Amino acid sequence: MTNESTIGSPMGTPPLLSIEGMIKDFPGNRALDNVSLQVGSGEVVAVVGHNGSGKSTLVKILAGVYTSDGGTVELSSQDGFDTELHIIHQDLGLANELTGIENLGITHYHGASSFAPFDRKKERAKARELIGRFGEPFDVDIPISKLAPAQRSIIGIARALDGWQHPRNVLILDEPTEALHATEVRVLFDAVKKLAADGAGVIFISHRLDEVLDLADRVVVLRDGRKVADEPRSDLDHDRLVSYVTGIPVGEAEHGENARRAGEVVLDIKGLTGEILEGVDLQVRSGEVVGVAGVLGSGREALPAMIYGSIDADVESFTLDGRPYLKRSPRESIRRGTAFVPGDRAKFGSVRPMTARENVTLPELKSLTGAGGAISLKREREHAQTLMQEYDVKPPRAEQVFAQFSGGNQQKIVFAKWLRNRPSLLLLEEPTQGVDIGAKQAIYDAIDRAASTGAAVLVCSSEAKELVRLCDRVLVLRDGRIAAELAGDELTETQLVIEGYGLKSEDEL
Ligand SMILES: Nc1ncnc2c1ncn2[C@@H]1O[C@H](COP(=O)(O)OP(=O)(O)OP(=O)(O)O)[C@@H](O)[C@H]1O
Repeated sequence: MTNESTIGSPMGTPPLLSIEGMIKDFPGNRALDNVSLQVGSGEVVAVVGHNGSGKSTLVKILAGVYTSDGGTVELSSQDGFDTELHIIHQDLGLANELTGIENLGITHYHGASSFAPFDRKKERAKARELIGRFGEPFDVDIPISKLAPAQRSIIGIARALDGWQHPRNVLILDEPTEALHATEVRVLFDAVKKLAADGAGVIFISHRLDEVLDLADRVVVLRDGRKVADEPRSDLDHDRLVSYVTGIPVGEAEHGENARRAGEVVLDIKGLTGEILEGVDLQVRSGEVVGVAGVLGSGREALPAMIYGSIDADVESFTLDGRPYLKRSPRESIRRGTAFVPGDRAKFGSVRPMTARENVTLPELKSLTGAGGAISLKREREHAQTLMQEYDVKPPRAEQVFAQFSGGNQQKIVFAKWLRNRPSLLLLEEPTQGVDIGAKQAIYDAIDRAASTGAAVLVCSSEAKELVRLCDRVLVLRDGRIAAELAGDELTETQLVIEGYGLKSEDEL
């Protein structure tokens, strides 16, 4: 399927970056198998592939994090300029305990020497200018662990674009848009297109095929460590790209009508107030999937954590399964049958040094203990193995250490872990962030199953398409309040965007 004739640099110049025959072996697993890839000046090359197809491994080799087991990497050196690689990693490579200003490295402009004291005002102004390219400025003086994932992403992107001196450098974006809202994505893409127009080469790694088709000039597809396609964007459409990624022709749409019936009220909140939220009323019934939409800063990000009890909030009343629940805490929420799958799953949803088996079975040890309270290893293994298959975790090795799975596969494991518990209330934040299309379907199916077996599900997501696919109704937050509730024929992607931004009609989109 590889179309070698299309590879190369536009304008007949040598590529800025040339990777030849790249090989990377992990014990028992070849993550990259003879992968070659060129990026020319002015070109945006997207690299796509399933979770575990080798995308991050390729980036880590380019970044010098891993040494390859074969192959070469060459950067151009022309007219006295040595092309540099600038990389925005999946996890953005940020230091969570440092502030936005410190992460942006701004102290080096304004008084990093003992003779020039820090000028906080200038630092702050510079930081706000950098992040201002991506929308509303936010607090740059607090540790970035306190920021929303989207805001942390903005810091990472702003940092990579700052200090960009030479037009013919190569920028590598490793799934940068996962935590960004559509508006920020647009700003980022405009910045990337401008860099390319000025002569940069760009490698863009993403699971979002629509974005790939929007941004890329050429698309390289990896499957199980091998390059299976390398084609100009003009030769591709969505379906063709999906079939390269999955290896199977995809005809069926992802939409599935749910024959669910809403039952008793499980979650009933009145007057939820805290952070940006002001007096939000919310009800979710058993068997119902309720979505929460809203642009960055609308209050959407904090809502599930407030319900779960990991962020403080005031309420007028709060009942769970018909009983008042005022002193909330994560421990008590779990005890009362609530599961929360956070957006930042790798950080909050897992124990990284443990195996996948230990992670998936962690919340359910009680049902796996045999006579005398000992954990039955055999049962735990069988159980974990079934879950790994059910959620299409690759490789399906229950004994592999969690941290050694690719990002998307880690998310499938965390998901499997929480849904396994049969929660009565399931709180989900960006449930398919960073997950490939195959796994996305597996997660959607699991959410449908959870609801049809009686769970009340609340899904907070920045993806309008996802909310339309999953939800019975969607609450749209704007400036901390519920601006609209959409259901039935009104629940469309366009309507979600109109309500999210407070626009009057489709013409204003
Ligand atoms: N440190 C490691 N030790 C062992 N195996 C690893 C390690 N890092 C990655 N792998 C394996 O290499 C393969 C490629 O993983 P990689 O992270 O490059 O995939 P990816 O395409 O970036 O996936 P995702 O989209 O989920 O991030 C996977 O099978 C993964 O389990």
